[in-house]
Amino acid sequence: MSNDIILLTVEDVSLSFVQSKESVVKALNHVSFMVKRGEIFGLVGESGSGKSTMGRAIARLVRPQSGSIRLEGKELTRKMSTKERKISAKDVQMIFQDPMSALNPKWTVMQMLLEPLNIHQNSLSSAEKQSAVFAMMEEVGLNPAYANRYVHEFSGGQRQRISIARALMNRPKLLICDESIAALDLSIQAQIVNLLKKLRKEFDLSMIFISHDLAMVNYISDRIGVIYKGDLVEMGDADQVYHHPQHAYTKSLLNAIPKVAFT
Ligand SMILES: Nc1ncnc2c1ncn2[C@@H]1O[C@H](COP(=O)(O)OP(=O)(O)OP(=O)(O)O)[C@@H](O)[C@H]1O
Repeated sequence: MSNDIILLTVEDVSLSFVQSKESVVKALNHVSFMVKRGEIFGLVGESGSGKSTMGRAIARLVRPQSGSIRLEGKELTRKMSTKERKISAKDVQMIFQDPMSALNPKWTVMQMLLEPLNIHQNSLSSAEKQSAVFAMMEEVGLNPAYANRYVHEFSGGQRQRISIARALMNRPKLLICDESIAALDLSIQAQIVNLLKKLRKEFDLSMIFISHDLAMVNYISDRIGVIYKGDLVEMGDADQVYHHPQHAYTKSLLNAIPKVAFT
């Protein structure tokens, strides 16, 4: 980690989904944590614990009923003008389990990676944008010669590399990875996680790595937060949480996950 500057502050965030008059799901319950610049913060919990909702709230895809989410001191939960929204969308990017959800099957890789530049980098010439795309393809381990291929021509791991490249085109400050490797084979998972670690260093990027897999979260993260039924029940340095869990829920997560590849 490059320094101790705080990038993201999540303070006392609560968020409920009203499903019907009788049914309200409390997805987040007074959650607080912070992420430093250049840090990878792992958010772990079983399905339905509220991890994705936390990530989506930071990416401004859902709005908490109460609490504060600040990026470099700027409140993200407040109403924003179109211009402010555009800037905030550039700073926080999110990648998902299924890269196809964010990738247009009718576009080539070049078109997909040019789009973020066309939105945010109007001062660049076409040639500069194209060379930025080639450079980013190399960064994420894709052969630039494949720039004119379509997404369906790539494997699952390569598609996730494309979505990482797209997310990084405008140099965000924070990348939220929501179960981004869960659907991949174990060996490919390792490649993508190692790529994320490399990119974090090269781009001085902060990340929130969301996963149900505590072993994987420990492998990639500097610190870990454990979330259970919307409550952040434990938080600490990755090794501390992984090797000396304090909360019964963390211990049960640890027991439930086969610890083969990433210990
Ligand atoms: N848009 C929504 N409308 C209603 N309820 C929702 C919505 N999104 C999430 N929930 C509910 O909020 C709770 C937390 O869901 P969330 O997706 O954040 O959990 P998760 O830990 O990310 O689980 P998973 O890994 O299965 O996505 C769950 O009970 C879920 O059913």
